[in-house]
Parts: sequence; C-alpha cells; structure tokens
Amino acid sequence: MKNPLALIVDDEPDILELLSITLGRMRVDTKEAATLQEARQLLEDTPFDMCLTDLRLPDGDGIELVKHIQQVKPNLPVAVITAHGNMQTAIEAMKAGAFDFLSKPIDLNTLRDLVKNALHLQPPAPTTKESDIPTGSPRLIGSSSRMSALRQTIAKVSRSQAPIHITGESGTGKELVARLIHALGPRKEGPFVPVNCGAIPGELMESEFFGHKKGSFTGAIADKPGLFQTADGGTLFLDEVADLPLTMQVKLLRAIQERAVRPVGASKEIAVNVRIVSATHKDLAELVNAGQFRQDLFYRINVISVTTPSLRDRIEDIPELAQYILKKLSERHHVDEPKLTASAINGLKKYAFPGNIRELENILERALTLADGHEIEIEDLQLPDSPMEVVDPAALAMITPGKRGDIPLDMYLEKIERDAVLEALEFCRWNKTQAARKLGISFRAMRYKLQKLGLE
Ligand SMILES: Nc1ncnc2c1ncn2[C@@H]1O[C@H](COP(=O)(O)OP(=O)(O)OP(=O)(O)O)[C@@H](O)[C@H]1O
Repeated sequence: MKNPLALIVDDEPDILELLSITLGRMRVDTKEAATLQEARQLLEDTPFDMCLTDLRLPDGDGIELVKHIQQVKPNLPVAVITAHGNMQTAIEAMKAGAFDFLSKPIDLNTLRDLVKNALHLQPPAPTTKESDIPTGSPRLIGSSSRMSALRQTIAKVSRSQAPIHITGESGTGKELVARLIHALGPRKEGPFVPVNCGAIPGELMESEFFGHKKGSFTGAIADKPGLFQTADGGTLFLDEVADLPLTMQVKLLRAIQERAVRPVGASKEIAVNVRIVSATHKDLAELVNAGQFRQDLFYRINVISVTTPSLRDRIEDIPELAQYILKKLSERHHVDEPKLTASAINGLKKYAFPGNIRELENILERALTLADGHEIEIEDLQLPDSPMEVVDPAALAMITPGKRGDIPLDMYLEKIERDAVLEALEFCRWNKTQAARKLGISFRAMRYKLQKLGLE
C-alpha cells in the first residue's frame, strides 16, 4: 500500500527536516515548500493527504494558504504551526478552516497525534449520511431545512479539532449534536466524556476536572484521574459551561491552552490530548459583558459556534420526531407502537414547546400511558393552553393532596409536583443537584421541572 503524502511548508530548513524525519518514521511521505508560491504550485499537481504549514512565510501568511486550500481542495486537512503562546493566530487559522494547530517549540508527541488525526479524517460528506454514523450513536431526526443545515455543519466541524461551542434553548439536542460531532470525527474510537458543569460542587471541581493524588485532601483515599484524563484521546463535553465559577474558568483555560493538567496534590503536569466541545442555553457573550464569564475562555472555546434550532422554528419536523420518539418509547415499554391522530399532530404543531424535544418526549411518554388502543388522541397529550403560564398562587394554595374535588387533574397534579419539588429544594437549601437526587430524578429533569413550574 502507498504511504500517505503530506505537504510541509516552512522557510526554516531545521523545522522542515524535523517534520520530514518524524513523519517518515510514521510512514508518511513528505514534499517540502519554503514559500506560499511553492506550496500553491505543488498543490496544483500533487494529490496530498494532509498539509502542515508555518504561519509566517517569506511571501505571505500561512492563513492565506489555509484559505486557498479551503477553496481549491476543501477536503484536504490542513494544520498550522504557530509561535509559542500565540493563541490568537491559532484561533484565526482554525476559523479559516485549519483542523488543528501546533505551537513551537514542536512537541513530537503532539505532532504525531495531529498527523494521526489528520490521516484518520473521514472522506467528507456533504451531509451526514446514516452510513457514516457508527451504530449505537444517537440519531438526529428532522428533514427541515434547519436540520439539513445543522447536519452539514456537524459533518464539517467533526473533521476539525477546533473547539466547538453549541448554543440553543433547553432540550433542543445540544448534547446529541456534541455526541454526533464526536462520533463522526477522527476521535470516534476515543471516549466521549460529558460533564454537567453546573452539577459539580465548587469544592470538588478542581479534583473532578484534573484528578487528585492520594492524601491531597481529607477523603482523597486513592489517586483519582480527572475528567481531562478520562477524556484523553477523545472529546470532553462541557455542558452548561456558563455555570462554571470564575476561579475554575481560569484553571480550565490554562489546561486547554497548555494541553496539560496538574492533579490536586501532584508536583508534575500530565499532558492530555482532548477536544473540547461545550454548550449552554445561556447567552455567553452577554455573560462576558456582565463580567460573569471570562472573555479569554469565551474566545478559546467558541472558535466555531453551532446553534441548535428550537422546535418552534421547525414545526414541520414534529410529525417525524413524534413518531420516532413513540417508536423508541414503545420498544422500551414493550407495547405496540401507537399512531397519532391528525388532530393530535395538529395540536402538537400549534404548541409552543418551551422545553423543546425533551418536553415532546415527556408529553408523548405520558400520552402513551393514558391512551387506550392504537391511537393517541389530542386529549391524551394534555397540552397546556399556555405552557409557561404561572398558575395563580391563591388557587394553588386551595389544593391539598388527596382532595382533588372539582379541580382539573392537570392543575392538581402540578400542585403536588410543585410542593414536592419545593420541599426538596428547601430541605437541600436550594442546592438543585442535591434536591434532584432526593427526588430521584436527574439534574436535567430537575432543571426542566423548575422551568416548567416557573420556579427558576
Ligand atoms: N433532532 C433530534 N432527533 C431526535 N432526538 C432528539 C433530537 N434533538 C434532541 N433529541 C432528544 O431530545 C432530548 C434532549 O436532547 P439533549 O439532551 O441533547 O438537549 P440539550 O439541548 O442538551 O438540553 P439541555 O439544554 O437541557 O442540556 C434527548 O433525549 C435527545 O435524544
């Protein structure tokens, strides 16, 4: 089999030599160019598998070459070599289409990882096809133009190593998108490690992220690897990144920039090779303006941004999504898959879905238990008239468990749910994570309930 071929562009002969020897040992052949002009010429008549370019070249800027490659060979993975600590240009290059960067002085392990990643990159797909998605990965349902555009973005960004920030309302599929980006990229054999930044108690945060040495604090009975080490070779998904306290934001930025972490109580740093994907339903730029999120970290994690559309913005996807969810639910509950009547579908299309697809899942799960027969009627959906309306507190106070009287079932159940949630929150001094645990529900489900009940 023929060796892969890399184009290496630098005007420093020592660096070219270092690159060609290292790549040669990995059985990757190289062709060298010392200027932009030479690189452009070689690209015209040689089919390369990857390109590695310095940013400062005698006749121009390496970013120009990145842009040129995006135009003439958009499928060719290109990485840039930057001066030490020059994160700004590294970010600029990734925004222009570079899949990764390497800082000087060149660390050979990082170089080898980068080359392996480049050569593993899948042939590009204009859209993510079912066949590209490894079995067991979640599916992204919806044929609307918004979803087709999202699929194309996922296919494109999954090939890059650049940090991705996903924004979108609650329940719109941000974690699902993060999982797909991982599953379609060169790190798919590595771990995908999701972490809910809002759910880790402040005092444990450093040790959770970076690990700790035995005896470094009371309760540290053994060495423990942190999330960065667990995600080594794969993707670390920072969900609800806006909830990170400022002190932790500084430490995180350092770990991302240095590509190394120091476990609590350890004297040495450990190198980690992790791709960062983050998400939040909050407006990070606004939090930066308000001084609640560090601008430097914002720039570092938001190199490429992806937005998940709300369900209201893609109503046409509701029938397909609803049927897909019903199929999953019926399999899980071992019942026949029911069909939605036309009026049920109409009802769903008119509903505002503040909790998006997660709310659709909850509505359908409840409907599946309520419906008798093979059809789900609009009544089985129990759609609230005004989803986010906060119920009159005086009316709610009249409701006591066990005495429903003439009170509509929905309102009655909501009151009981609200009381249970409030009781747990008060018991746990409004610590949502502990309250969720006490109620036996996930943190996500808790957040959804708080929003639904107007308690946030
Ligand atoms: N396009 C889609 N097709 C199929 N299922 C979807 C789609 N989008 C979201 N889901 C499902 O909806 C649920 C919520 O998605 P997910 O947890 O990814 O949302 P999220 O935006 O990360 O929510 P949050 O902001 O609350 O963390 C999951 O069960 C997910 O599988």
